[in-house]
Amino acid sequence: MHDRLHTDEAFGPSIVSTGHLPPNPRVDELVEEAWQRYRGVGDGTVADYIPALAKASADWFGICIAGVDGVVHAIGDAERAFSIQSISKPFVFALVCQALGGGRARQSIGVNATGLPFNSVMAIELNADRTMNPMVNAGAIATTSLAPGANAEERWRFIRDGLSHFAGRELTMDQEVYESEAATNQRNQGIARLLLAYDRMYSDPEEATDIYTRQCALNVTARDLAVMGATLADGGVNPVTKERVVDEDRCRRVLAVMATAGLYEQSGDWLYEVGLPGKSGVAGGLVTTAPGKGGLGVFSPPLDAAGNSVRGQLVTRFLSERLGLNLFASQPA
Ligand SMILES: NC(=O)CC[C@H](N)C(=O)O
Repeated sequence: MHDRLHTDEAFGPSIVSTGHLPPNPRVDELVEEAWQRYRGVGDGTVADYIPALAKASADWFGICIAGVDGVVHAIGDAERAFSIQSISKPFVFALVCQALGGGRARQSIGVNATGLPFNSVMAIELNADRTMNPMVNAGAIATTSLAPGANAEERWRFIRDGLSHFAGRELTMDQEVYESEAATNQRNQGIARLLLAYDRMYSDPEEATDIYTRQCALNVTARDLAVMGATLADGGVNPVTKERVVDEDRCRRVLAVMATAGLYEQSGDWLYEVGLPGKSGVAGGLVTTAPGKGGLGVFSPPLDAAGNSVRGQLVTRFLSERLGLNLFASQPA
């Protein structure tokens, strides 16, 4: 976790919101304040283990909040496309829970934290559940292997269409990012094979890894992430399109696993500072959900050592504080 998140910082009073997010002009002001406050932060490194991601500019920076009332507040590069990467994980888990039932999804994957990096092989070896959690690669590839469909094409369509419903628009894949990761993802292929050996892989491992790599290469914007996060906040109804994507009880399970492992081995620090379920991706996206209130999407490519966006974390902590969103704060009824 970025050092600055370990130090106390004065944010000013919070707008304690008990129902929906507070009136729009205040949220716009705070989004702008967050952007100004952190745009000069130069720490972190753009991911390059997937070669195509290294082309991103360290300066790209966008923030977007979507309320459960469907009102959207955005600033900076909020409409710039980037690959969703690991932020696909909670949404694919939601879709698989919806299709199979939360009980079966939990039994097949597990919901405990690994405390280890997202692509850890040790986590598989050390834990009897093997897959551990849908927020790390092992659990995510196993989740993808549970997607319904008669063949790979149908399973891929199930995932792409489902994620598109969360975003409220048709998402398309970044072919260059997909090919770049497909050529370099031997570690994920190894994880999938290892899970097969432990009976925790539910389709052909090569196929599951390929579909997982495709889902990670879907292009989104900070605005899409905010709407996707707001759909989880709104009990599964997309607040912009008004379409129900998944049932309410699936959302609360998804938010629980995000809280447990959404920022990998830094999830404890994150919950301590921000008090909300979040999920990061190596392209620099970060989604956060304030249940019953809304979703926040931040995009800024430089990452800390765990692979989480540095500015994304700083912005989210600031807005969680100022908007009074921390789930663990006692709020007036
Ligand atoms: N943390 C991430 O965003 C990782 C996603 C990436 N596609 C991988 O599997 O390595």
